[in-house]
Amino acid sequence: ANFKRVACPDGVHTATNAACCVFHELADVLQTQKFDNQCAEDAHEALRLTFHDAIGFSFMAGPSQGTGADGSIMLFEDTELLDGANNGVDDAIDNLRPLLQQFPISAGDLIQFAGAVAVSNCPGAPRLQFMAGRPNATHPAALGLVPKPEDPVDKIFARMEDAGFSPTELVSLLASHSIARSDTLIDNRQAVPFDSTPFVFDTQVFLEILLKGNESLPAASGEAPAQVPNPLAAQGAMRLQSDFAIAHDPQTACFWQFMVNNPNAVAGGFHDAMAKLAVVGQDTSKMIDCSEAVPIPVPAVNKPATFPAGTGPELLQLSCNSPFPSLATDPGKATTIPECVDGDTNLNDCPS
Ligand code: HEM
Ligand SMILES: [Ca+2]
Ligand SMILES: [Ca+2]
Ligand SMILES: [Mn+2]
Repeated sequence: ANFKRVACPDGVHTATNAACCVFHELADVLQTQKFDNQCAEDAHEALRLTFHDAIGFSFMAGPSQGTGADGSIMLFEDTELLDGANNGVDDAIDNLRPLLQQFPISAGDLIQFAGAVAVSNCPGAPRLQFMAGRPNATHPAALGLVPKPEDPVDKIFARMEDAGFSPTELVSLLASHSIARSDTLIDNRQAVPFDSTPFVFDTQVFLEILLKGNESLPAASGEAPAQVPNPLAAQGAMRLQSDFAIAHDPQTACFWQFMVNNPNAVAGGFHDAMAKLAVVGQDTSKMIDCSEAVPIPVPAVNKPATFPAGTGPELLQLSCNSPFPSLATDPGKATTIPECVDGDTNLNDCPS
């Protein structure tokens, strides 16, 4: 083994490869100036951006349609944001773009590295791999390559397959929706959470999507017609139609169910699928492993999955007949979903 580390020009860091020095510096700047070391809104949006850049790739149509994790969504923002599936990713682009002036790196490297650093702030998340060396995109991705929540599930599976991902790898990637909130789908509402713990990378999203919803609530575009159960709806939660369909599709239902209360499978699957996502369309033989620059994640909360207060096993709607784990129910009449990472329940009071 080679234990020799090089001193970085900033006089602060050392690295196994001089090419990684810039990412050690960038990690510090991201954490102090962009994410505040938190698994909050800006971290969530940075993670989402990794997907929307990388998925602009098609084995069938070839590189003219996009070269994957190449920074195209930032470099050709005006074109790619014409695709409605990219609604809202401008926040992450605006937040990160100034760093291209500050660091000699490509847009693709910036996006994937920022996503990996962001995830390290989320309790329960794995430490993601980071490979450096994506060339800048020379053209935008074609419109229509990013899955939409209202797409039929077979169309979503086909789209993912065309970028190199199996249906179960997609399930692994959807652990991301455990730290996710929608700003665009419901009129006049922001930060509508997909699970009851939007600041914790846990298995709650896999459980909560299996709870029978209130079918009488009118659904927004892309929201599942069978919405979340009332105790979660009262807290303003929602579920994507695509997440609901994937949870119940014969190809994925058993794997989805297997994720419930299985944090190791969720974190391991997410780690591996994100490692693939981060290099879609890229020649990894020309890249340098700078994973060492990704911060070690904050410790997990280690709380088992629970039925949110006001729900329970009677609401389970299962499409796989493997045995379901026995889980406790949180005490109380209704759950409380924090709106800020510090636990505050008023979005206006969140630390900025
Ligand atoms: C079938 C595939 C997917 C669909 C249809 C989908 C759709 C969506 C939608 C509609 C939103 C809400 C955006 C908004 O209104 O602000 C969202 C949020 C999010 N998605 Fe996905 N998504 C998919 C896969 C993924 C994957 C693979 C990742 C992994 C990186 C991901 C990460 C996120 C994150 C982190 C958010 C939360 C952003 C925030 O809280 O601001 N999604 N997704
Ligand atoms: Ca791209
Ligand atoms: Ca969560
Ligand atoms: Mn958001």
